[in-house]
Amino acid sequence: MVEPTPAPQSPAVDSPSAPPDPRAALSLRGLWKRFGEKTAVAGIDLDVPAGSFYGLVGPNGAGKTTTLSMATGLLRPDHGTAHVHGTDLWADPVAGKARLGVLPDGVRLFDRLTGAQLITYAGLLRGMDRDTVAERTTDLLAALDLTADADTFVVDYSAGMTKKIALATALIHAPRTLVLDEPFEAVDPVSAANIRDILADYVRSGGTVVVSSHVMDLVQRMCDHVAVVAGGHLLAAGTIDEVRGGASLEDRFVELVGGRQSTEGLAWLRSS
Ligand SMILES: Nc1ncnc2c1ncn2[C@@H]1O[C@H](COP(=O)(O)OP(=O)(O)OP(=O)(O)O)[C@@H](O)[C@H]1O
Repeated sequence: MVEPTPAPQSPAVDSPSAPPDPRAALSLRGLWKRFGEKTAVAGIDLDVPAGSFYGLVGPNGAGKTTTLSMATGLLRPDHGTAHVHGTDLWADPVAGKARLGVLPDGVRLFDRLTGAQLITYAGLLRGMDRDTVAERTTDLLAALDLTADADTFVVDYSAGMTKKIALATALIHAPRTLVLDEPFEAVDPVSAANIRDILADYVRSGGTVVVSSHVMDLVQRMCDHVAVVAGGHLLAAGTIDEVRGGASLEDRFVELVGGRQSTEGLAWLRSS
């Protein structure tokens, strides 16, 4: 049996990387993160073209959330850089973050605020004037079908409603680029369709969207570019057609990532 090659424990000092692309919405170079003995992200280089709808896919534990957290200023990389529209995010986080709207995975919200208060708070934090914030809060609540729950505390929201209110806080300042970690998880199909329309419209008007997702069919239909990560490495990246190479994205994903398990070991689960 061929043993998997052990992942390197630190980045090669002289690894040749192209310089960051200043025209890209996101340009990641040599991103690297370890948690103790675990290397979560092992040197990812990725350019997200401005104006693209970019999907990031990978199996559980692949390093998607860690990569997106480092790319958006939420988690400091051990090595590597993240440029947002030409700005080095970790060197100038205020300028970099001003261009980003982020829907993080699993980060706590101020859930003792109502939905309307939480969006308002996000807008004011971004330095927007009260009238614009009020107007956009109303628009966002309506677009995400949350108007009836505007005055409910976020702690009392369902998982899908929480996802939608977090998305609203990422949109309020009309950023140039949106980075959304699993935006459709727990969201009902009608709301998901509304969110897809909002995002498609945003890309048509020149915005850039990066979404992580496990749903290949959704990524294939919605995105124009995709990157596949596994084990902290980038396995493929490009337009959807380049990456899937004539197959479905799902088949190509399984081929790249491997790991289909036999169910023989669960014989005890069969009822007869
Ligand atoms: N704070 C942490 N401390 C220790 N290990 C971590 C931490 N965050 C992530 N990891 C580990 O790093 C690896 C990558 O995790 P990450 O959350 O980035 O994966 P993911 O691709 O987003 O997974 P999923 O699709 O399941 O959400 C996993 O093995 C995870 O256990």
